Amino acid sequence: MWAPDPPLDKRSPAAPAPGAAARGRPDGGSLASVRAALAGYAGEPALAVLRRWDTSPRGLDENEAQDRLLRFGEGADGSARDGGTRRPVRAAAAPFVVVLICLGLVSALVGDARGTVLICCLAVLSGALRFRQEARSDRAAAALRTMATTTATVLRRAAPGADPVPREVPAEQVVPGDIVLLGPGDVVPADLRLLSSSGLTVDQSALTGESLPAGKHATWAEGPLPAPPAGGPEPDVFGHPRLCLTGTTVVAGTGTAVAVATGTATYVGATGDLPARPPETAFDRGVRAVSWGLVAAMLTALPLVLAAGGALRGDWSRALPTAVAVAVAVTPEMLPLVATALLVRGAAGLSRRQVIVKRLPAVHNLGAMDTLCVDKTGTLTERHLRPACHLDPDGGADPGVLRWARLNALWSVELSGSPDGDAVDEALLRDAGDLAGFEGADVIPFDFTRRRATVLLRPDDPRPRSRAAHVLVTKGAVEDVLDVCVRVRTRDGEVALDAAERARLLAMGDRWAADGVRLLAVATARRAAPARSLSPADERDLTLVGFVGFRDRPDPAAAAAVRALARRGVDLIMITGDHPEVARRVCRDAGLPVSRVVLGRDLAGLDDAELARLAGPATVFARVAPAQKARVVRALRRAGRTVGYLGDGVNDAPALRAADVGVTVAGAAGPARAAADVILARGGLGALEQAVVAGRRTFANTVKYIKIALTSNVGNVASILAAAATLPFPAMPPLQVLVRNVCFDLSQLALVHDRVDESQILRPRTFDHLDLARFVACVGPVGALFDLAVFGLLWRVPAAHGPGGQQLVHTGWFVANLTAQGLAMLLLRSRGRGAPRAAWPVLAAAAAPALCGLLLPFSPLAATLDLRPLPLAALPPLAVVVTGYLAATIGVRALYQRLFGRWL
Ligand SMILES: Nc1ncnc2c1ncn2[C@@H]1O[C@H](COP(=O)(O)OP(=O)(O)OP(=O)(O)O)[C@@H](O)[C@H]1O
Ligand SMILES: [Mg+2]
Repeated sequence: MWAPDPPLDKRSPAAPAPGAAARGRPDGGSLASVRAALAGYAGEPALAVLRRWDTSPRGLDENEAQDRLLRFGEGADGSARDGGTRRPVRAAAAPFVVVLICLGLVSALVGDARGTVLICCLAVLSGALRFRQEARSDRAAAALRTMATTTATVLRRAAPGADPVPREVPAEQVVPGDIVLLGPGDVVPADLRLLSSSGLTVDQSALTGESLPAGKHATWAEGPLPAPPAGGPEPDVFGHPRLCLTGTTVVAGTGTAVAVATGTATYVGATGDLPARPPETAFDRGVRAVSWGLVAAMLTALPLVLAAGGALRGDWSRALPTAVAVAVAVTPEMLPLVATALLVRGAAGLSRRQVIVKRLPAVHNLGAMDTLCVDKTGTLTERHLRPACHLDPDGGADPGVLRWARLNALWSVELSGSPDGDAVDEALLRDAGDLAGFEGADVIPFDFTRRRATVLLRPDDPRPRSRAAHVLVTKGAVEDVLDVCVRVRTRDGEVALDAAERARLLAMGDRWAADGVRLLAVATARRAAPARSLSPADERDLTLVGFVGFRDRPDPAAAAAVRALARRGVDLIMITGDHPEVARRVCRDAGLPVSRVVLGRDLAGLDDAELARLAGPATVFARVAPAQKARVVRALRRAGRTVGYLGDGVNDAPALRAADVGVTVAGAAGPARAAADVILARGGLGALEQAVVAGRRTFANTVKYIKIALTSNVGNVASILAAAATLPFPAMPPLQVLVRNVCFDLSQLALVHDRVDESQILRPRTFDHLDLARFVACVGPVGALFDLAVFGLLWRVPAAHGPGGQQLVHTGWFVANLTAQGLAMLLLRSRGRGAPRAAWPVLAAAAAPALCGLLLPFSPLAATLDLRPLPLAALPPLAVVVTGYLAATIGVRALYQRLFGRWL
């Protein structure tokens, strides 16, 4: 329906030239200009906006849309909460780049041109590698995301003269001038100016933090206005009823709107919040702490090396390359790359099991999660409500009540579009039969804060419409409907709803709830034909006519999944908007212990610390509003827990966003899908347990890699320092150290295929710095001692071989070090007896560094790397030393486990 526009409203701010910020500025405008432009669009008559964008209510034709896509660029998928794939890379990369830059400066200052060039090459090389990996992982993440992509419905015409047809397009392909059709669950794909609407309610919490959905109206006359848009320099674009902004989601109702800005030209684009950055994960923090720890170690070692070599011996030409070699040795250049590869592999494995990961770091968070908050319907129950009873206020069966409830459901759905198939309304309308006699005139859609849905019905009456009395019908949670009632229709006639009557009715609701029946109250009132749209203020002076009750069977798989998660160390906490007794009953059926039930209204008096203390594993939160669900999650996170949230409703979206990892199911409401990090395409809690295991496996392999890489690097630093102190010529050239690191770390990529010990995935784990430091401190020196043994062996070579002897010593170290550490990986990767055997890619990867070491001196790169083929006679003694090193590693591993009771 096309609503003619009223004249320009006096309250709206004077329209600046709206196109200035949004049009022709695909690179985004300043926030103030975007805001002003939006306010301008909102204030202008619809026809003027359409003309400005050279479009009409019939939409764009396909060619024009393509042209505009090229001109303005792709918009943004409002559901993407990404930025995550690059973060693990950045977290680790930044400190190392800083170090390389510092080293380059030092080299330049002391006039070492070769060193400066070399370091610049290292920086460029590591940058290029990182760039490549970022691009790859972003592509992988995007491919995973397409499985959960959001779409938008636009009116398009095949040719300029053709009729418009609604077409579903990927959200990012909406262009300025497109006519967008909005319905419940849709994620708003662009900044839109409404043209017409019916009962449209939009959840803006993702952007404003405001938990209450906002009503949106195309025309000023429609419905009561929320606060008028503030004039002056900062118009309130979110509060404006005619504007729907990118990234918000439609909770209820329908609308038609014209897109006025897309992509970076949108409001969120201009704030730089697109996509919104999720909170940093514990793992990111861990990797960054390790990285800076290494930097600190390096910065301590560097002056010492320079002081020792340069100041004491006065030999700066040797001290500087040694210092650079130390810096290179300690830097795990490939850490960002391997860590991301592990995440990509974990996410890909999950997608084969129908678990879609929208944000890569969520894989680790799944594994680290120690507390899982769940809603009730569709998580612990089947989400298939069955009518259980229909009662008058005295408790007797009354089909009349059922009919009112059904009329309410029918017209709620018809007029507002039920939020993603509301389970209550679905249940009421199943086998509803003939509901003739009334026609819906208006609706106040259900929301989770009022917990009521109201419709205004007009009788199908031959009398002139204006005179026929209308009926207001409200259904909802018992206490919330009683709040707006003044009378009760009993068998003996209508009585006033006093305190005693209220207590009696609430007790009735409690009794049914204890039996697992969710009771909804139904109330009606006669009203004159309305002169204006309904508002929540009209929900008053009603008469309670009875109750309808529903049962939802417990999900048969839930109890087993609850037990499995408990075995894996995940505490479950139910947070529901439903009745406390229904919640208690469902918990009992699912085998969840309940020691206390906390009500939403009691949360206001608690601070976060008290709330977190209350939220133990046997606590149930009932009658909580959407914002309160999120508050419980945040309080738990602040108390140091890693919190997951599993829910499927519009009302779960704020909590899904607040959690470390938000999980939803395929059939969930649009806003829930948009807010979640992980979507379970099949199965509920059971599938989540599988995902938790997969997350822990990825985490375990990542920690394994970090331990192995650091152990090897720290060992190498020690040996380079020892070599510098003892050898009569320069220790290893920095370039060789770099190539060694790259060869070794690339082989470690095979760890993505490694099997994991059950003991490592039994409990949730987070990054443990102390454990890492202890491991590196105990195992690293073994490598250093081995290197010293190699130097001991090669001690006399330079004298025997003249000037080429130095190269032989370096090559000997290069080959032996790569061989030994490659093979040692097989020992370090497991705790030994009883642990799962290495998969074949891991076995191959263990041999790969040795092969590199042996072959590189024969390759064309040998000259650049300063490597020389080793004489055959050198190999047996080196093999003996390598064997000795492996034996020592086995010994240290056994001792370490005896001392500390664990290995990885
Ligand atoms: N369509 C509806 N019309 C009227 N009232 C409703 C409707 N849907 C739900 N309610 C009321 O609102 C209350 C809260 O809704 P609901 O139980 O779905 O919340 P929730 O937090 O999503 O719960 P769950 O944990 O079961 O998913 C319900 O107990 C019911 O009383
Ligand atoms: Mg729900």
